[in-house]
Amino acid sequence: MAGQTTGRHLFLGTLVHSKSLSELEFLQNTAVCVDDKGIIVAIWPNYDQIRAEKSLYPRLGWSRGDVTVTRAKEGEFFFPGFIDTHIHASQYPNAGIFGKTTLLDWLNTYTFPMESSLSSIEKAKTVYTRCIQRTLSHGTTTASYYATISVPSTNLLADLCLSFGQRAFIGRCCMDTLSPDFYRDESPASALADTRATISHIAEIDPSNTLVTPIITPRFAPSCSSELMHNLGALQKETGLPVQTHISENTNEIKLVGQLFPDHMSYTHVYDDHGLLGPKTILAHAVHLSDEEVDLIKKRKGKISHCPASNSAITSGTAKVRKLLEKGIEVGLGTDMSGGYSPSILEAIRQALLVSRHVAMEGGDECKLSVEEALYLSTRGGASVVGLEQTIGGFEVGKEWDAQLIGLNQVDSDESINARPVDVFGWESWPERLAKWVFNGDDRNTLAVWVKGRLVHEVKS
Ligand SMILES: Nc1nc2[nH]cnc2c(=O)[nH]1
Ligand SMILES: [Zn+2]
Repeated sequence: MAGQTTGRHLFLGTLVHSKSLSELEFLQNTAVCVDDKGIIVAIWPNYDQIRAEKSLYPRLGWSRGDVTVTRAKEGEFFFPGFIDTHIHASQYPNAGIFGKTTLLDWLNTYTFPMESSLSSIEKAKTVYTRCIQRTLSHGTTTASYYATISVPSTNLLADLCLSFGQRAFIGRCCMDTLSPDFYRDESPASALADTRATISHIAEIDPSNTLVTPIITPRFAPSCSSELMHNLGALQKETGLPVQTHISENTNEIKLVGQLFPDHMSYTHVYDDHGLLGPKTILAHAVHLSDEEVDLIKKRKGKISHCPASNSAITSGTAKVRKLLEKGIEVGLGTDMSGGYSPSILEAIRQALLVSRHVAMEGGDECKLSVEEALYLSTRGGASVVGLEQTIGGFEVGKEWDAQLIGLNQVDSDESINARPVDVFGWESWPERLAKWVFNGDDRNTLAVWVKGRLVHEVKS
């Protein structure tokens, strides 16, 4: 439950996190003290357990018996938890199922029927439980979720995130137009009332949003009437809550927006003109934005979720991430499962790296992202996108301990070859080990995961 005490922790060993967009920092033989609220209260390089117990515990008023000690073994390292800035929990059963579709037929063929079926609370419980367990096992400590239009099942997603301990933004999906009869909001007023119902539910279960926060979620402009978007814009102003939606993902979608909203200058202006574009807005995809739209997003301090696996899978296009970063727009990574086929942010990192190389084939070498940059996007970048840059994304005193313990396969160890991918021979530098993890690793390398100091996933050895 929210605010649940997690006990005091001492973490020992190597820590890796982003120092800047282009630079990783490697902190070796480091001691990290995390208090019972999950907050980092001390970080000391060159400390072993005995030294920590002798000199750190007295300063913190801790005694040995109260502290859980976790040690990263030789070659293992702690890394900040991944932040998935755009994921549809309600589409998890469809991960990998998309055939040759593109966005608009994909929605009708696979997505709306699946989401609609989660009005069954039993089915929603099965799907959401598995989605949370699966994403935690891949190191996702924070997720910005789309649920469905159903209030009870959206509220259940919030309950489950809280009980499994995943930090989450929970969006009841709003869609009152151009959607199938079996899956649409009855009216702009009912969509607003239902959104408020989820906001109230979350205020009851986690009043200070220690873990779970509501997020206003107009599905995308084509499935929202102008009245609904005005209502949601006003709701954002009233509550100060974040907003998430999709933008400029697919060329047919953009044409449709032009036909549906002829009085607005662009897709981005549609959201802006309805009060939905601001510093707390997460825009997923942003594949085909014009320069004017990029400028407007920058001016409004809007954030972008880059979803490379999805953009390739449902053939949407290649987002120009370097251009967004050069403009100074905050960018994070999203799986966009199940437009994206995988619940793993490590896979999103890989795909971001590969897609940037495709962009570079036309746009020049400067379009390529480095491993360091993609890792930044998955942690500190994501934290800025969800407005938690003071709380998560890296290891500093005052931040919360959202972390994963990563283990690679030391070839001279007794580990079975099947236990973990990524063979380390011992001569690799730390940056090389990180690159090997990024390109060849998976959830078998994610040995343990903590959110706010609470152990939320562990590989049993
Ligand atoms: N990728 C993706 N794009 C969308 N646009 C509107 N709805 C969706 C969705 O569920 N997934
Ligand atoms: Zn999406």
